Amino acid sequence: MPSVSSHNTPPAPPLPEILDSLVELTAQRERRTLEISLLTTLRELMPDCTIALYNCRWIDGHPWWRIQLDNLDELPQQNQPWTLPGGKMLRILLQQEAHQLIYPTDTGLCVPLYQANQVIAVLMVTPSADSVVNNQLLIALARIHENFLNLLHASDSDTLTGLNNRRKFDAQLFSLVGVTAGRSQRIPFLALLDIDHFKQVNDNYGHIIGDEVLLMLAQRMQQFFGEDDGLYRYGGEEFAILFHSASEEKAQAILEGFCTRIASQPFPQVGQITVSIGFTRLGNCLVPAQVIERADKALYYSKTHGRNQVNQFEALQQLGMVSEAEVVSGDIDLF
Ligand SMILES: Nc1nc2c(ncn2[C@@H]2O[C@H](COP(=O)(O)OP(=O)(O)OP(=O)(O)O)[C@@H](O)[C@H]2O)c(=O)[nH]1
Repeated sequence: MPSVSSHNTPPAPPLPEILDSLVELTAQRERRTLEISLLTTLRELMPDCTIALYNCRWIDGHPWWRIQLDNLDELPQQNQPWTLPGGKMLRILLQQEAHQLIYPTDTGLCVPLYQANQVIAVLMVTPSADSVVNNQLLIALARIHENFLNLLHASDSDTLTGLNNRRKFDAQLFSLVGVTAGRSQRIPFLALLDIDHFKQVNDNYGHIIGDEVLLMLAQRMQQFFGEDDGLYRYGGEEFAILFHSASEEKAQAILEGFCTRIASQPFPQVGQITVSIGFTRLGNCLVPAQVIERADKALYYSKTHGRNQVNQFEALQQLGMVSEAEVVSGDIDLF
């Protein structure tokens, strides 16, 4: 088993090599590419080691984990099942073990990465038979990765609700619109959701209770939608959902289910809250502004036809209830 002390530390790679790796690592702006860059760097600097990255998510105080990236000789793994770790790993994640930067395991070493004092990822390093790990280098790169993850999280999150913010939404929509053609059986959709008569909540109960409602709605969205669905605070009392579904009917049913759930579970102090939703499918030839405009028209229709309901742009269009804005020379003519 490798040592966690600094004895037998192998010589560090040349400084220019490390600096090049850091430049590469810190150029990333997406969590996934940041992770791939970290593992690529570690593999280059520690060629005798097998390195895996596990991500952690916390549900009701329990840490679930799943392998995120394996030895980079293989394709990065995505959407592996979440499992509950056991034994020593569970104690490390729950921070019941003495708080250390690096831990010996049965096969090698593990380095937990933290966000807001919770473990969010774990690097597992397994050296080959008689190789020695440069612990100092491993810890330093893990900490740089952790710092960047935290920066990324802060720049992508809405401070009130904790959902993704508008900046993240714009980036995600742009990348989704770009890759829809024939990649999956599941259809991508954008839904825009707006709280009904929210001004009355502020007027009747005050802005602080209004904020509380926004926070609780965001939590109910997180509980209802899947972990792979993108949830965003789009603006004031408006939210966006980027999700996939097998059909338009199923997408409608999912969103109606959420509408019903919100209307049927009163909010503390303010009672019943309802939401209106408009959604659209992400077509191959659409640009982000067109997609948003379609969802927004469907939302406006829901608002002006009784609220507390879900409408899809394409269905309304077929019925002649809404029409597309004209596209002039590649720009959207909104009026
Ligand atoms: N508490 C709180 N209120 C906000 C926030 N952002 C926007 N609002 C309020 O949201 C309200 C939106 O009001 P309107 O656009 O008139 O819409 P509405 O009352 O929800 O009515 P409909 O959308 O037509 O159903 C305004 O009173 C804003 O002040 C926020 O961050 N916190």
